[in-house]
Amino acid sequence: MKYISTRGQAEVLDFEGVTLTGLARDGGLYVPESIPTLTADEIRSMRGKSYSDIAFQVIKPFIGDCLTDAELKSMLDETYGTAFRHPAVAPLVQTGANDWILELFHGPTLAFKDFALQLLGRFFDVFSARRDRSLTILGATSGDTGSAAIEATRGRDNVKIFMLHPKDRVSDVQRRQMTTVIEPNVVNIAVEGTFDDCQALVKAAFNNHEFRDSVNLTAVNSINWARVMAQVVYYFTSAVSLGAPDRSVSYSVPTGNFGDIFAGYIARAMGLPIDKLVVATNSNDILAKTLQTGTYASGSVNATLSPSMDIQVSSNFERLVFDLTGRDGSKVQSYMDGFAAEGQFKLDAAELEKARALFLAHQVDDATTLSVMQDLYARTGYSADPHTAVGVKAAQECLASSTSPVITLATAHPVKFGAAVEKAIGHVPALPEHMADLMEREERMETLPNDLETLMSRVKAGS
Ligand SMILES: Cc1ncc(COP(=O)(O)O)c(C=O)c1O
Ligand SMILES: N[C@@H](CCOP(=O)(O)O)C(=O)O
Repeated sequence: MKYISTRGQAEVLDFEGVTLTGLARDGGLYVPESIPTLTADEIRSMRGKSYSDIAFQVIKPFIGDCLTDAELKSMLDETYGTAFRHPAVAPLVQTGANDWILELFHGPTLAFKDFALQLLGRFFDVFSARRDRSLTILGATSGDTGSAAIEATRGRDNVKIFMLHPKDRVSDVQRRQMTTVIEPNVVNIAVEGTFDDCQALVKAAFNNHEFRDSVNLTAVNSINWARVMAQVVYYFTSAVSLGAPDRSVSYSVPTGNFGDIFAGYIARAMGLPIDKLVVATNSNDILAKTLQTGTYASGSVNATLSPSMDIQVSSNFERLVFDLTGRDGSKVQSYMDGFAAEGQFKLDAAELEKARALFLAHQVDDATTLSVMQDLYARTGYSADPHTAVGVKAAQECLASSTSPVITLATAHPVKFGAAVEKAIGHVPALPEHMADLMEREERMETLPNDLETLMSRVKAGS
C-alpha cells in the first residue's frame, strides 16, 4: 500500500513512512493511493468476531508489508484486549425503535480518540525503534486528542510530546487529564488563542522543513493517516452487529476536524453498506454551511457547550476535497492557497453535488443541545455528553424517516463535560475509579502566545 499527498507534490510513502511523517512535506495530507475493498462475504465473516479480529481484517490492507501478520495481530490484541474497560470495546446501546448509540468512550481517557491513539503509540514504538530514531510529537487539541495522545506516549524514553490546547477553552476534566501527567517527556502548553490557532501553529511547524527535520517531528492529530485508519474499524463492528452487509446502516457523527466522519466515508468506500452519513456540528458550522452553499469559509470560533468541536478549520476536509476534485492535487493546492489568502474557497457545482450525495448535515445550538440531553435522559435514562447530544439531534432532524438503523457516535463520556451535563440533567456521573482523584492532582503546564517562533524555540529547548 502506497500513500500520496492531497497536494500531489510530496514523496510517495509506505505505511511506516506515513505514520512517522505526519503532514506531507508539500503541506497536504496523506491518503492511500487506492482504497482497499472488502467483499460482502468478507464483511459477513466478521459476525461474532472480537473487536481485535475485525480490526485486523479492516486494517491489514492499509499496512502492506510494513508489519507481519503476527506483529499486527499482537498490537491489536494488546490495544483492544487490555486498554478498554468494556468487554465489547465499542458497545451499542439501543435508545429507540430504530436508534442506537455507539459508545466510544470506554478507553483510558474517556473519548473516541483512544481507539486510534492507543494503537498509534504502539506503531511509534515499533517504527521508531526500527529506524533507531527518537520522535518529537507536536499536537493540537480542543481537549480530547491531547489526553489520549499523552496517555499513549507518557513515560516513553524515545518520545517527547508537546501538546497545545487553547487556553481556558477546554473543560476542567479535559485540562486536568493532560496537565496532571507529570512524566518528564510531556509538555502541556496553553496557547493564547483558539484550537484553530493551535492547529495552524502545528501545521506551520511541520511546513518549516529545517525545524521539522531538526527535531524529528511527528503528528498525533488526524493529520496522521493512521489515526483515521484506526477509526474506520468501529463502523465495521457496529454495522456488522446490526446486520451488515445484508442490511444498511446510517450514522450521525459529531464533527469538528472531519476526521471521525471521514473514517465513515472510508468504511463506505471499502464496501460497508452505509446508507447516510450525517455531519453533526455545533454552532461552529463551517462544514454544514459548506454543504449548504458550496463555499468553505472559516469564521470566528464560538465557545460552546461542546468545546471539542469548537473548530472552524476542519483539517480532514482537504482529504474529501481531494476525492471531490477527482484526486487533482493541483486543484486542491489552489483551493488551499485561496483559503490561506482569503479564508475561503468555493467548490464547483459538480464537486458540491458529489459532496451532497455523500453527506447530510445539521447544526445544533447550545440551547437545543441541553434540551436533547434532558429529553434523552427523561425518555431513556441515558446520560449523553454534549457532543453526543449534537449527534442525536442531527440524527433526529436528518434521519427521522430512515429505514436503516440509525447509529449516533457517542464520542465522549459525560463526566468530561460535567458543567453542561449538570445543567441539563441535574447531576454528573462519578469519575471512573482510575481517575477518581483527578481534581486533586497537581497540574503542570506552560502558557505561550500564539506565535510560531516562540513555539519552535520552546520545542527545541526540549522537555
Ligand atoms: C468529544 C468529541 N466529539 C467529536 C469530535 C469531532 O471529531 P472530528 O474532529 O474527528 O470531527 C471531537 C474532536 O474533534 C471530540 O473530541
Ligand atoms: N477534538 C479534537 C480536535 C483535534 O482533532 P484531531 O482528530 O485532528 O486530533 C481534540 O479533542 O483535540
